[in-house]
Amino acid sequence: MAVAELSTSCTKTHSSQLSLSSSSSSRFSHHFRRSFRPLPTTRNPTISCSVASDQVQSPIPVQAEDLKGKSECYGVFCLTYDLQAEEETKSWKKLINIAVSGAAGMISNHLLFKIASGEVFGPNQPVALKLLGSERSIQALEGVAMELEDSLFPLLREVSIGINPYEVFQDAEWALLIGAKPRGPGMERADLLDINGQIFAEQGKALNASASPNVKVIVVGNPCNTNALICMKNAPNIPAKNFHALTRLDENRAKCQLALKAGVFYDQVSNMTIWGNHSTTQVPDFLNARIKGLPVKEVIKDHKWLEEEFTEKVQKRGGVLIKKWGRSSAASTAVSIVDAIRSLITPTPKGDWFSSGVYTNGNPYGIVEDIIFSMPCRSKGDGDYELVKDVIFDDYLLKRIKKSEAELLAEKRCVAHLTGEGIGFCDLPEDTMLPGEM
Ligand SMILES: NC(=O)C1=CN([C@@H]2O[C@H](COP(=O)(O)OP(=O)(O)OC[C@H]3O[C@@H](n4cnc5c(N)ncnc54)[C@H](OP(=O)(O)O)[C@@H]3O)[C@@H](O)[C@H]2O)C=CC1
Ligand SMILES: O=C([O-])CC(=O)C(=O)O
Repeated sequence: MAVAELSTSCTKTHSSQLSLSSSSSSRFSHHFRRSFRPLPTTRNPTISCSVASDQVQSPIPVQAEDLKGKSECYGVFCLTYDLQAEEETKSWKKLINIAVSGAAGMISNHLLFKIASGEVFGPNQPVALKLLGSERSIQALEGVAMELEDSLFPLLREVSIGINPYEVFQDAEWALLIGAKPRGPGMERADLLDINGQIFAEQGKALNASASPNVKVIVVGNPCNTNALICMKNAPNIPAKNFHALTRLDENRAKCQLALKAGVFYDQVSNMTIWGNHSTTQVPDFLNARIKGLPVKEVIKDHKWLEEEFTEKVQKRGGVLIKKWGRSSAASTAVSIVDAIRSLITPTPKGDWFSSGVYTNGNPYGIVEDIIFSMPCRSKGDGDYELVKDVIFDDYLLKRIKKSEAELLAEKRCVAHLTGEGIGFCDLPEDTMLPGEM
């Protein structure tokens, strides 16, 4: 394969400056376009750069004003190899922009390489990765970008890094919001909601101002349902339907446990809904789920196990894993983000559905409006989804759903100051926990 050999390094000189040096040599004939483009660190940064190359002189100071709002490659940062198109590239679709926050974190470290490889959006879909970090993580983010370069993914056309969401989210068609502060020892959940809520309020505003108007947003950073609500409320120009909170990992965990109990491979489990919050009140729905096309309750006769052990196992799986690993699920979370995206861009298999935390307005289940609640969805593969109508409820399921609903309403009251709905007041139920907390 023909490649562009490129090495780049940035050093932050002070909080609002970034100095970049790159070396580039083209030993091979290049046939794809590749750029590594650091984004400004503030709204008005100054960037000085030097590029060691036969063609480009250094250093070249670049004024931030010149960079503002530009989405194309800029000057030496582009390091663009505009080469003869291969036959293969003729069948490629238009480049899509994918923004990822918390891009130097553990989940992203798995996810980015899946996206860049073509596993997520397909083998004909070139991608531009726009990576959001912070002053804390900018060095690590450069490391991520370097590893992406060294992976020589043909479909990866651009990588840009930055700490300003208004810049990084420019023209994003997908925003995968992963970065969030983890809950530390002794930290109240209300504090976590406030700290992370502020991050997501800011990012909502930035998406509203900069992203593609039909951007699809998947919020992963916890508490993801309420973070997604905050983000959505701060982005009034983006359709509310486009905001998702990731509950696909919970769905996958539930499928695995049902398969294990039934003694079948997990691909035999379908129609798995997670209702509610990505927390320990989430409801893995064994009433509507199917194993080999049959209702779960017909296959697994131990209904006490379903109501008690199974449900709790799924709710607390994240916590058990943290105890084993010493950190939260990263690889399986990345896989579930891939699943969540693919479920939106490929038609849902006939009769099946998938779970996602989406806006409740207009839902057919009687769930209170104006929250982000995990529900069963189907997609035609166009990035959009419809809620599934043909589901049944019993008293057990309704009671559990109500509990998760009450929890999300309490979380919503807690962040009213971040959604533009008054003063935040926290009266969270005592047992409100993330899956990772036990
Ligand atoms: N919905 C789901 O199913 C799951 C959700 N999660 C959640 O995903 C999130 C990311 O997990 P993971 O990648 O493993 O975490 P990491 O700790 O590896 O990375 C998190 C990133 O969040 C960013 N961050 C933003 N604000 C802060 C802050 N105030 N303090 C510290 N870091 C901050 C950091 O990046 P930077 O400095 O660049 O901003 C950091 O790189 C967490 O909130 C986790 O709870 C995890 C598993 C499953
Ligand atoms: O609580 C966490 O950070 C981990 C988490 O969400 C999960 O494993 O489902």
